[in-house]
Amino acid sequence: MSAFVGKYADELIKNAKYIATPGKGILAADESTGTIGKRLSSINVENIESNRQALRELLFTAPNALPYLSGVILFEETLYQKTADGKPFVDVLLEANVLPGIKVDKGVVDLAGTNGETTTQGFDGLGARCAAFYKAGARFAKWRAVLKIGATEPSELSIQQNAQGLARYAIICQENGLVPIVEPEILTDGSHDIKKCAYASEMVLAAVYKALNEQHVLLEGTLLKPNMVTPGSDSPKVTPEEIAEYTVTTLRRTVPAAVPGVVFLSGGQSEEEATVNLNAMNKLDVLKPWTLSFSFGRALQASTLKIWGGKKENVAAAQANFLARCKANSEATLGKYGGDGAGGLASESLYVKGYKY
Ligand SMILES: O=P(O)(O)OC[C@H]1O[C@](O)(COP(=O)(O)O)[C@@H](O)[C@@H]1O
Repeated sequence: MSAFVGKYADELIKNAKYIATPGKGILAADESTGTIGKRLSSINVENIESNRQALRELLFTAPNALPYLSGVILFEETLYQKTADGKPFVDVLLEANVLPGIKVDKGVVDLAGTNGETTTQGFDGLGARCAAFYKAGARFAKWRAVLKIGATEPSELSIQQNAQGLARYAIICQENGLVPIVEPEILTDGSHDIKKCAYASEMVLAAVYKALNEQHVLLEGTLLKPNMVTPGSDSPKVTPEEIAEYTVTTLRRTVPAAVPGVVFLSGGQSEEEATVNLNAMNKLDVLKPWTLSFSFGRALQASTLKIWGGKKENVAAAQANFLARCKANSEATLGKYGGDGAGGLASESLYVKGYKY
């Protein structure tokens, strides 16, 4: 099985490695218009372009926060937006050595004949869209596949369809100069124990890497965005050490050493939980050939969003809070987080049962 080596190979390898720099991680600010609408409505702010722009400007211009980030994932609208002073967001990020990324999937649709399992859409014109996004400054992409745990789920059909889809997306990105973030998210909904999540995660990741190999994806120029291995949301919680042990074991069994970085999604964990779990993984004394970092959406934004509340006078306080979360997660990528960001808003659960994005 040989990897595809197109004209962008060296650049893909360089950018993937840079994104995986220890001490840095990704801010996932790529909520589609519908998803960001839910976040904005939670603070009674209307889902209109100017409010979406204001939230993203708050995040991207937060003083001293960008050095803790190597990438920001954007939604298409945001890729072309500017600060209130007229500076393109892409330039704000690039000047701070933060690579702009772009969500290229178009959400999920039901897989017929399954118990609510899904596959991800967005292949129409994907190559041309990737080329245009590269021109606009994007250097990496994201595509989210969603799987679930149930009595008979994830089904073989859903595992295969989502693995093939992620691999097809990944190679199209690489042909067009974008580092693909491969995101097979297994939802936390359910009353299963951590062992069942580990088993499902192992099956899914093994299928994903088989498909990536088969489609000649250059693994050195990719990143993985998985769920952490945890008990279901209706089950008793376990310690961060247990989560770390199960998650790292699962990754060691399935993710090739050629992959430079694993950037976790937060999946409804509280901000503090996500940080502490990441920290515990990086403290584990076993061989980890990849960087373990973050690509959090909710766990980097939830408390900041609340503090902001859509009001200009709260921007500075919200930005200071965002900086604190970025710094805490940066420390967690090094296994050096001391827990000083705990308490208050950061400990509030972000889980919503049966949440539809
Ligand atoms: O449904 P959408 O709009 O694609 O959003 C899904 C969100 O989930 C993520 O993939 C992961 O986010 P969380 O860290 O909040 O789980 C984000 O990158 C993205 O914003």
